[in-house]
Amino acid sequence: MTAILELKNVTKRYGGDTALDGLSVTLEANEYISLLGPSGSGKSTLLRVIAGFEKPDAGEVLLEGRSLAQVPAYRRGIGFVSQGFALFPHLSVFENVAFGLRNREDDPLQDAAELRRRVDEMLALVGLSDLGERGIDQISGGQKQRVALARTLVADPKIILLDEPLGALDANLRARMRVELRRIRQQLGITFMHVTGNEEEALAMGDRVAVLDSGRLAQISDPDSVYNRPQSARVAKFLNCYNMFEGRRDEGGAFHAGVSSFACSPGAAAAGVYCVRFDKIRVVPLQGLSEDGGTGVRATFITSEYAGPRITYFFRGADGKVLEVEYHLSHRRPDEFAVGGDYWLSWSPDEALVYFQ
Ligand SMILES: Nc1ncnc2c1ncn2[C@@H]1O[C@H](COP(=O)(O)OP(=O)(O)OP(=O)(O)O)[C@@H](O)[C@H]1O
Repeated sequence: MTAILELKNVTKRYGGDTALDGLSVTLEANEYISLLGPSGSGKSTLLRVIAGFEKPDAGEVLLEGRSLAQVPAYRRGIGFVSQGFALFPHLSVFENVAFGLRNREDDPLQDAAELRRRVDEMLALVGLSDLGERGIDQISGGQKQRVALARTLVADPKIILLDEPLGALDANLRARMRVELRRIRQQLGITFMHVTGNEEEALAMGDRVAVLDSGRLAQISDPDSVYNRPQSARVAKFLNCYNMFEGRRDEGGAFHAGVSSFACSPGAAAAGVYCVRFDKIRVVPLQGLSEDGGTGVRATFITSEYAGPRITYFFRGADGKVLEVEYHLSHRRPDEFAVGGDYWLSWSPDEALVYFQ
C-alpha cells in the first residue's frame, strides 16, 4: 500500500477547546476510510484541516510526501463534499458541475466541447446523465447528493472528503447511496474519507474505520477488527452494541460490578470495564435454571423493538441499568418475554471483552 496523505501530530485548538490533540494518521492510496466518533470528537475539524480551510496550531499535513502548510485549499487537489451539499440553487445540474472547471483559479476551462465532455462523463458516473438540464429544486435529495459528488469529482481530486454525506437522506436512499459511493470510489481508484456519527454506516462503508475520541485516534483498523475487537472500552461504547459494566477483577478471576459478579480471565486485581455484545447474550427463564446459571445477570424484561431481521430486547438489571439483547431472526420466530418478568441473561465468559485501567 502507498501512503497518499499523512497527518503528523496535528493539533487544532479553538480558544480553550482542543479539537485535534496531536493526531497522527496515514491514509493509503485507493482506500475507503470511514471516520467515526461521537459529536464533538473533532471529525469535521480534521476534514477542514486536511482540506485547508483551517490551519493546524501544530503538526504537519503531507500529501504524497509534500507539506501542505503553504498550499491554499483550492490548490491541494483535495475535494470536499459538505453536509448541506452547498449547490447553487439558481443553476442547472450541468452548470453546477461545470462551475468549478469554468471558474477555477488556475487555467479555467473555456473550451465548451471539452467542458461538456468532462461534465457528461461525471454525470454518467453518478447516474445523472438524463438530468443535466434540471434545476436544483427539481431533483430529489439523493440526486442532489450525486450532483455534489460529481461537482467535486470533476476537478480530478486525489482525495475526496465527505462530511456526513448521507445524513440528509432517508433510510432507503441512504442504503442505496452507500453502495453507490463505494462503486464510484472503486471505479475512480481514489481515496475517500467519509465522516459519520453512525457506527453501522462506518462499518459498512470503510475498508478501514478510524475512530476519533476527543481529538485523538482511538483505533484504526478493518471494520471486522473494530467491531469484534475494539481497542478500548471507549471504542466499544461508540459502537453502541455492547452492554458495559464498570467494576473490578479480584485475584480469583471474578469481575465484580455492583451486585453482580462475572467469570473473567484470571490475573492481577484491577479496576476495569466488562463488555458483552448485545448479540452474544441468551435469555433464560429463571424457572428450571440450575443453581449455576453460568456467567450472566438477573434482569427484568421491559420491552422489545422489532426490526425485521432482528429484534432488540430491553431489560433492567438489579442496579437499574438498561441491558440490551439482540436476536437475529433469520431462522427463528421472536421469543416472547413477560413484561415485568425476571430472567437470566447468560453469556459465555469467552465472549466478554474486559478492559483494565
Ligand atoms: N469554529 C469553531 N469555533 C470554536 N470551537 C469549535 C469550532 N469548530 C469546532 N469547535 C469545537 O471543536 C470540537 C470538535 O468539533 P468538530 O465539529 O470537529 O466535531 P465533530 O466530531 O465533527 O462533531 P459533530 O459530529 O457534532 O459534527 C468541539 O468541541 C467543537 O465545539
